[in-house]
Amino acid sequence: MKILTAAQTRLADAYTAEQENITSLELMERAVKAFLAWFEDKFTSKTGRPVLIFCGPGNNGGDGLAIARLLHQHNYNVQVFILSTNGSYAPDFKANLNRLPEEIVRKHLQQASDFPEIPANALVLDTLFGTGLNRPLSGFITDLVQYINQSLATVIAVDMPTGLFADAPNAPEDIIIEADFTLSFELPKLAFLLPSKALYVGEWTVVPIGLSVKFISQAPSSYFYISPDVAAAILKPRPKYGHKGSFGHALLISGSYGKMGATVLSSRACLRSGVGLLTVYCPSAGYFILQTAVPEAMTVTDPKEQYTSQLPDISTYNAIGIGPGLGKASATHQLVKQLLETTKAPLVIDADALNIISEDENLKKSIPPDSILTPHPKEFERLAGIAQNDYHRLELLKEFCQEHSCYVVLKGAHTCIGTPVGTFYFNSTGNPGMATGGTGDVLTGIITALVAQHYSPLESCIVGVYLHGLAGDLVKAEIGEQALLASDMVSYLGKAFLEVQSYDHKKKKF
Ligand SMILES: NC(=O)C1=CN([C@@H]2O[C@H](COP(=O)(O)OP(=O)(O)OC[C@H]3O[C@@H](n4cnc5c(N)ncnc54)[C@H](O)[C@@H]3O)[C@@H](O)[C@H]2O)[C@@H](O)CC1
Ligand SMILES: [K+]
Repeated sequence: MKILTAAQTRLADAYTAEQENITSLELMERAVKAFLAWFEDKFTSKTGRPVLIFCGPGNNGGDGLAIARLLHQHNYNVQVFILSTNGSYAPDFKANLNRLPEEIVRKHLQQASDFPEIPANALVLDTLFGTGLNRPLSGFITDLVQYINQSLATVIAVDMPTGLFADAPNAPEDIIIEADFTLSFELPKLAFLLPSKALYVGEWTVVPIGLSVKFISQAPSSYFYISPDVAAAILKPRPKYGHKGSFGHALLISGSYGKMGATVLSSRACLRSGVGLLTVYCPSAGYFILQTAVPEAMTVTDPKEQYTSQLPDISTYNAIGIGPGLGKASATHQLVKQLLETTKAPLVIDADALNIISEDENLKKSIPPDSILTPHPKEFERLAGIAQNDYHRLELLKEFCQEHSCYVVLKGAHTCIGTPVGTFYFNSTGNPGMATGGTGDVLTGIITALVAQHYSPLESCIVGVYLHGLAGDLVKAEIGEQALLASDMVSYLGKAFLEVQSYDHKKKKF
């Protein structure tokens, strides 16, 4: 799924209306009906909760007025509050104000003393500003936004939380609606996918409103959201006459004393992701652990007991994963250096292997092209520098991937894949239960297995992060977030594969 800018979204709206020969007011009605279906599903009118709708002067406010009319028809107790501004009101705002049934209580807000009492059980709809925001909020509007934020009510932002830019940085001091839910139209906005914006966006959902598929497919964008169809289209069936040689031989260089668990998790995930053969290279202390815990893997040990010190023969592998639990012994540093300088097999580089590379500029320069790096934000900071904000982090990600011709899987709530051509892919699966030790090792195993099976680096990253998050979501559905373990995710990888493979492209659902 492509992510468009606010400006492109406006053009998509206009193009769609023109192509379908409908007015913008009719398109607004379509959007509002899509909102209503979501809203009624979540908050039935039977709860009797008052719905307070705060409307700005533009089309976002127009949405609010149309929503007020429809909710009133559906027996909700609706009150409308209209922002008084010096500027004019949008034509579709005026049209919807004219259509607002007389029985609906409405009030103009000019100053703080006009603000209504917001009951704790109220549902507040934020339709003050949407994608038309072109400067930070100021003056009286910030008082209103702070007043709403301080209330105990459930806040639902329509299209965008007011004050948040869809695709540009906000200043730290900007006042922004802190929504519990955001219901947005057609496509997610870039801001929804950035960690520091979660406070404002809350739980977000996108509903289709039938914007032109042609416009969206032709619109230039560097940002993509990994929807299920994308992962499903990449995953290939295993050919009937395939044998273990057809599915690649992976090498995993991993483990140090006290961290052999990382090797076990990574190896199991690799084997559960369809690799034909797996060899693990670990310190000699890991021999019995690996042979017992992962009998499907072949184990080759380093002469050193507690850490790896010598690069083994790497001539026969289709992919090499390195890093989980590796430690940073100076001999291991040499091993990493030798690997980077001599490998012909594609690399997946994680954890301490990344930390070792971060500490040596020459190593950074010798990252082979098309390698996949899987840092968490702190590891990425060590590699590429400190980001001033989420947008700056994306810039650093782009620069790093272009400079080193590599793919970086920046792990987080919406894991972001950076590519050598400057595109970004944000993951849609996963949950906070996965913020626990070992889940990164699982990801390294999955991606290494996919690369070994001859998926391209980008395909391996996209399907890898999607399956990883999906396995986490399947575990969450069984046992919740708190008890989720990385090893549970390995157990659910099979179901995650099945779910992706069962995607029905026609019906667009699993
Ligand atoms: N155009 C369409 O066909 C559709 C638009 N939709 C809605 O329309 C919204 C966009 O509407 P608009 O483009 O009218 O923009 P908004 O309603 O977001 O903002 C209205 C106007 O407020 C002014 N403004 C911007 N920042 C301000 C600030 N900080 N303080 C005070 N005034 C400010 C600008 O002049 C802006 O055009 C979307 O977010 C969505 O909710 C939906 O109804 C779907 C269809
Ligand atoms: K809004």
